[in-house]
Amino acid sequence: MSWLFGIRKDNQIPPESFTIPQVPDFDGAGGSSSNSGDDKKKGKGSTAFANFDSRPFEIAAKAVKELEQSKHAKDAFELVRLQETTKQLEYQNELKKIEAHIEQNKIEQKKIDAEERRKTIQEETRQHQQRAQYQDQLARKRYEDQLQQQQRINEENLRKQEESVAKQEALRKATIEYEMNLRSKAEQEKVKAKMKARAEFERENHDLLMEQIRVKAGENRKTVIESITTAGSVIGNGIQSLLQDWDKVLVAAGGLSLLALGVYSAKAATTVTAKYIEARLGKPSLVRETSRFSFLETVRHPVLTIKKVKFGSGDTLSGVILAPKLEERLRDIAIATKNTKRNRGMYRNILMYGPPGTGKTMFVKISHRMYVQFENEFFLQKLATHSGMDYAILTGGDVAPMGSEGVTAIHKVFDWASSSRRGLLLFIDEADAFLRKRSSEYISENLRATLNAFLYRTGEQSNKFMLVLASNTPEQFDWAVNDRLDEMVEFILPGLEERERLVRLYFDKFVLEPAASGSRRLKIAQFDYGALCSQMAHLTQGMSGREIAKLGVAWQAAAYASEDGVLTEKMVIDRCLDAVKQHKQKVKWQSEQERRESKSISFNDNDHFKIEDSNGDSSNVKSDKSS
Ligand SMILES: Nc1ncnc2c1ncn2[C@@H]1O[C@H](COP(=O)(O)OP(=O)(O)OP(=O)(O)O)[C@@H](O)[C@H]1O
Repeated sequence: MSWLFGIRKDNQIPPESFTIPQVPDFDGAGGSSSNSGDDKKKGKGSTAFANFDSRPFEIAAKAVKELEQSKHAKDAFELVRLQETTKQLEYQNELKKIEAHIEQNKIEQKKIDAEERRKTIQEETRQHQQRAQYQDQLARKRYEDQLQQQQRINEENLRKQEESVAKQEALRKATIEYEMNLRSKAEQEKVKAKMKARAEFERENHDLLMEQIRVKAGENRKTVIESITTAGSVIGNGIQSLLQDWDKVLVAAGGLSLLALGVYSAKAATTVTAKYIEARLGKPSLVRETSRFSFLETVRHPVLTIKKVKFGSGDTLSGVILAPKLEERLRDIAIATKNTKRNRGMYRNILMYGPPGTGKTMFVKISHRMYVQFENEFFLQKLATHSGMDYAILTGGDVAPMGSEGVTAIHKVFDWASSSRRGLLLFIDEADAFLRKRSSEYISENLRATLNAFLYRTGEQSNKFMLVLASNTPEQFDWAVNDRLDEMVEFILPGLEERERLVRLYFDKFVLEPAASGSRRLKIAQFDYGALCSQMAHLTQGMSGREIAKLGVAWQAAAYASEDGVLTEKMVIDRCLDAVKQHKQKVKWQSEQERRESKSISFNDNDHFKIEDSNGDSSNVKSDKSS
C-alpha cells in the first residue's frame, strides 16, 4: 500500500509496472489517446490479447484485496478518485486552452479577413474613384467638344448671317443709289424745264419788265430827293431862327449844360450815397459778430435779430468767473469807458492777454451787458438802459488769408466803426495772427500792408471806437501796435476759489439744470454735490476755464452714455480725474520754450493778480488803483 502514498520499497512492485488501464480517448486530444492510437496501428492484423500479460491484473487484484482489507482503503480510493478527477480537470483545462487557442485563431482569422475585406473595399473605392474621374474627364471632354462644336456652328451661323446682312446692305445701297439717281435725274429735268419756261417768259416779256424797273427806280429817287430837301429846309430854318434870336441860343446852351450837370451829379450822388449806406448799414465781412443793429442784417435774418434784441446774445455768456481783483480792474475800466462815452472823450485801447481759455473773449462778449450791470450798481436806474456801447468781434486769423484785399477790408471795418453813434468796442481776438512784427520774415507783403493800414487807422485816439485786442502771445506784436495800447490786462488761470465757482457753474449748467428740467434723459444719484465740487476744485489745479467747461460737458455725456441715464458720484469723479490726466499730458507736450514763456502767466493759487501798464511797469492792483 505504501507505493500508493509515494513510499517506495525495493521489495515492492515498481509503480511503473502498475498501470491502470485508461479509458480510450476517442477525441484524440490527450497523449494517451495518441498512444492508444499507436497501439491500434501496431495491433493491426494481430489479435488484441495475443501477448496479453495478466500479471498486472493479478497484482491489481491482490492490491485491491489488500486495499479492501486495509483500514485506509476508503481513503486510498478517495485519493485515486480525486487524482482521476484532477487529471480529468487538467484534461478539461487543456481542452479549454486549446478551444481558446482555436477561438483566438478564429478571431485572428476574422481580423485578417476584415483587413483583407477593408483592403479590397479600399481598392474597389480607389478603382471606383479612378473610374469616376475618368468618366468625369470623358464627360468634360465630351462637353468641351460639344461646346467647341456648338461654337463652330455659332460662328458659322454668324458668318452666314453677316454675309446675308452684307448682301442685303449692298442690295439696299444699290437700290438707294439707283433711286437717288432717278430722283436727281427727275429733279434736273424739272429744273431744266422751269428754267426753260422762265427764260421763255422773260424773253417774251422783256420790254415790259424793263419798263417796270425803270418806273420803280424813278419813284424811289424822287422820294429820297424830296426827304432831303424837306429836312434841309427844316434844320436850316431852325438854325437860322436860332441864330437870329440870341436869347434862344443862350437858353439852348444852358439847357444842355444843365442836362450834363444833372447826369454827372446824379451819378456822383448815387456813388456817395451807396458808400454811405454801405458804411452805415452793411456789416463788414471781417466782423464776425456784433451787437450793433444793422438794417441789412435785419432784412437778411429778421428772426435772429428779433431774438437778439429780445433775449440778448447766446446763453454761453450767462456768467464769467474772474478773480475778484481782475473783476475789479475790469469794472474800473468799464466805468472809465462809460464816463469817456458820456463826456465824449477819447477811448483807450486795451490788450487782454493770458493763457487760452481764461475768458478773454467771453468777457468782451458780455461786457456791454456788464456796463448795464455796473451802472445799476453804481449809477442807479436812471442811467441803466441803453447806455452801453456796441461791440464787434473780429478774428485776427480772418485777416491774413485775405491777401491784397486785407487793406480794403481793414479800412471798411474802421469806416463802419467810425459811423457808430453809440460808440463801438472793436474786439480783435487772436490779434497776433496779423499784428505781428513787420520785421518778421514770416510776414507776407500783403499782411504787412494790412498791418500798415491798421496802424494808420489807429494812429490817433478815437472817440468813435475802442480797440480791445486779445492774444495768447502778445510778445509777437509789432512794436507800433504795443505803442497804441493804453491798458494791458492779464487774464490768469483760475485760482482755487474761482475754480470752485467754475466747477459749480458748469455742474449747474450741464447737470443740475437738464436734470431739473426733466425733459432730458438725465438723472442724478444722491450725493453731496457741494462737497464734491469743492473736492474737484482742488483736483483741477492748473486747468483753464475752458477745460472746466469741457469737464461739465463730459459729466453730461457720461450720464447720457450710461444705461439708466443716472450720473453717480463715481462717474463725476472719474471724469474729473480723466480731465486732470489729460491736462497733465497737454502740459507735458508743451515745449520747453512755451513753458518758459508761459511761466510769466502761470498762476499760483496764492499769487496776486498783476497789472502792467503800457510802460511795461508792473504793479499789483491795489497800488495801481491808488495811483
Ligand atoms: N473765467 C471764465 N468764467 C467762465 N467760463 C469761462 C471762463 N474762462 C473760460 N471759460 C469757458 O471757456 C470758454 C472759452 O473761453 P474764451 O473764449 O473766453 O477763452 P479765451 O481766453 O478767449 O481763449 P483763447 O485765447 O483760446 O481765445 C468759454 O465759452 C467758457 O465756457
